[in-house]
Amino acid sequence: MTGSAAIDGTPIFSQLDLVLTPHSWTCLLGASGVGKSTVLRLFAGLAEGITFNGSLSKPGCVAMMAQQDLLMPWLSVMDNVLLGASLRGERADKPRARDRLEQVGLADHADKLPAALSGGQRQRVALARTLMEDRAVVLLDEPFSALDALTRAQMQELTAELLAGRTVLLVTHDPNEAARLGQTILIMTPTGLVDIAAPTSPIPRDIHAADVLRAQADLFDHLRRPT
Ligand SMILES: Nc1ncnc2c1ncn2[C@@H]1O[C@H](COP(=O)(O)OP(=O)(O)OP(=O)(O)O)[C@@H](O)[C@H]1O
Repeated sequence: MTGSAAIDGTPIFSQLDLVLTPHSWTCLLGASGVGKSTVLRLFAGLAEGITFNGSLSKPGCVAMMAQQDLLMPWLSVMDNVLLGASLRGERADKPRARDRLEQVGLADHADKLPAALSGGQRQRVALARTLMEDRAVVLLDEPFSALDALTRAQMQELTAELLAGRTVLLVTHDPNEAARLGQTILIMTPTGLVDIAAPTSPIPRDIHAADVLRAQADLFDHLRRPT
């Protein structure tokens, strides 16, 4: 993606130059409101209301997990996980959906409605739904933000395992998450992207690994003084 974007005539970003490395995780951080979700929406082709000037290679069919869980309130947890197949008129792969629910720790909640779940449980249903999809490109907008620290670490590891080999763009506010999962780490600022040296060890990296702690500290310093 190279170009600028505006919403309702208000500039969101200008001359952004973002290349996703295939088969690898790119983590995108940056201050609230800088335009990270707008970038994801453009890549996903959900650009309603956004005016984009520039060139954009759309990655084809993507899986996307938005910041809001977007669960259908009238569908059970299981049917929410099967929603993609249902909307495409495909056969429901219930064993795979049960596996995903088991993996996110919600096997016992399959028959409940979303209203009966906590915020973190709802976010894990949305994660399970995203991980149901078999897509080469996956866009994740703060997918672990509502989770407690331990569950967050477990879901990071699960997601890295299930999306191995995919091209992933992860928006996060968490420097530790970016240091664990990022193979490219970028900070979005009003004047463009800042490339932060990512650890080179395989992902998901150990939370306590020296290279993770170094990258996390480096990122935190850049977020404080992005220029
Ligand atoms: N529907 C909309 N109408 C008008 N302005 C919008 C709309 N959606 C987003 N914006 C504006 O676009 C800018 C970028 O929003 P975006 O959601 O992309 O930021 P973000 O970096 O993802 O923020 P956050 O980290 O808080 O999620 C913000 O200033 C926001 O106010």
